[in-house]
Amino acid sequence: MPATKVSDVVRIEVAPAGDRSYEVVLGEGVLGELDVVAAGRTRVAVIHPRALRATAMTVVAALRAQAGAEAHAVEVPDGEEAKQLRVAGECWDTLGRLGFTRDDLVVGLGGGATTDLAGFVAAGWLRGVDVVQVPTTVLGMVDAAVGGKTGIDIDAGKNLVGAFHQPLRVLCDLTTLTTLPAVEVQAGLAEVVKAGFIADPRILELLEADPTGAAHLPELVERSIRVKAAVVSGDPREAGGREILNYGHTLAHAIEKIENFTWRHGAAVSVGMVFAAELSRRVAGLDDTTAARHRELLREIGLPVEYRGDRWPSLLDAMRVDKKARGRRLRFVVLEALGRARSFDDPEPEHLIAAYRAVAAGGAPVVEG
Ligand SMILES: NC(=O)c1ccc[n+]([C@@H]2O[C@H](COP(=O)([O-])OP(=O)(O)OC[C@H]3O[C@@H](n4cnc5c(N)ncnc54)[C@H](O)[C@@H]3O)[C@@H](O)[C@H]2O)c1
Ligand SMILES: O=C(O)C(=O)C[C@@H](O)[C@H](O)[C@H](O)COP(=O)(O)O
Ligand SMILES: [Zn+2]
Repeated sequence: MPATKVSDVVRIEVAPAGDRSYEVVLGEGVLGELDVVAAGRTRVAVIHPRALRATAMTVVAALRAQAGAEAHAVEVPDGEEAKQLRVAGECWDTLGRLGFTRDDLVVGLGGGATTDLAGFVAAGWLRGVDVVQVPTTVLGMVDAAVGGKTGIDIDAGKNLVGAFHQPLRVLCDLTTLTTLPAVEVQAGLAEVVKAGFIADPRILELLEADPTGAAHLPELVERSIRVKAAVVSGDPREAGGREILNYGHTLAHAIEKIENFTWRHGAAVSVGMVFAAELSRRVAGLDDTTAARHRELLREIGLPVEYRGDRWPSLLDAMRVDKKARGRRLRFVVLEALGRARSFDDPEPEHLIAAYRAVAAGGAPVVEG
């Protein structure tokens, strides 16, 4: 990982094998580039959450004035509420009313939930129209908006319906983060920590020096994007290597499902990584110090590192519909060492239970059967 410091604007190339490459642009004010990307489009739909209504209005006005497009704001619910089939359906109805054609453009302006939804809407409309992602949360910038995974939640589980649909460009404007509540910054830092453990340990040092992330935010965001860009370039459709980005996510998605998607994704990933680290210690030879470093750092950041002990049986059920599972086999991402992640199939039940004990609040996990 290069020791570059973010100067003004950083451009990171994502080159997915078998697909066109695109840039992730990071810096202050880069949202202005949207007018250039949208030039020549007849219609642009800016999908945004309520919280970003004012920003969306400004963006739409600029697209009309600078890009000469028929631009429209399409408001969706805040956060995870937007990742529903009903909301996607409403967006498609809107595109229908606007007469959206194959060379029109969707823009996803918001956090990861919005960019996941907007990407899915773009992937489905006329079997695929262009999408530009404009993430406005730390999590969206470092992870969700990059790499073309799009989707929605259903009752059966998190992100179970979706498509791979790479964006045309990703514009990460750091000035949009000024309105982001601290708790959302913390949630985003969970994915930053993930990038640190799986690929770039310098990230961990920067966060240990300042667990708020504030002192090094541009560098943390840049480093995390570089990790994601490298991984998805090598394996855009998760045929293998991309699975490492799911570190901590098998348990995290199960928690999110059980909590009816009311937990922040980053908070669930935090618990999931403490669990995955303990599993890694038991089945993949991860050293004790690196395993313990997960809990210490995540706690310092202010993220949760525990979940209900009595929920183990339902968590286990939920993990069986994880996308990495094959047949009756569960699959987890584990660390062999700092910066060395891989998949691991079918851990012995006693290892899973022991790993869950590391995060189970209120004592030992309840085990059925
Ligand atoms: N596709 C992927 O590769 C990928 C990767 C990681 C996470 N995700 C998904 O991302 C989602 C989580 O994203 P998130 O953490 O960004 O949360 P989010 O999208 O739910 O946003 C959190 C809250 O902040 C608000 N918000 C967004 N930007 C704001 C701003 N600048 N100022 C004030 N409020 C703002 C939102 O409206 C929402 O209420 C989850 O659904 C997760 O599954 C996807
Ligand atoms: O991009 C990926 O690949 C990831 O796994 C990134 C994760 O942080 C993200 O939460 C993703 O949406 C999870 O994907 P899923 O396929 O497990 O739903
Ligand atoms: Zn995630």
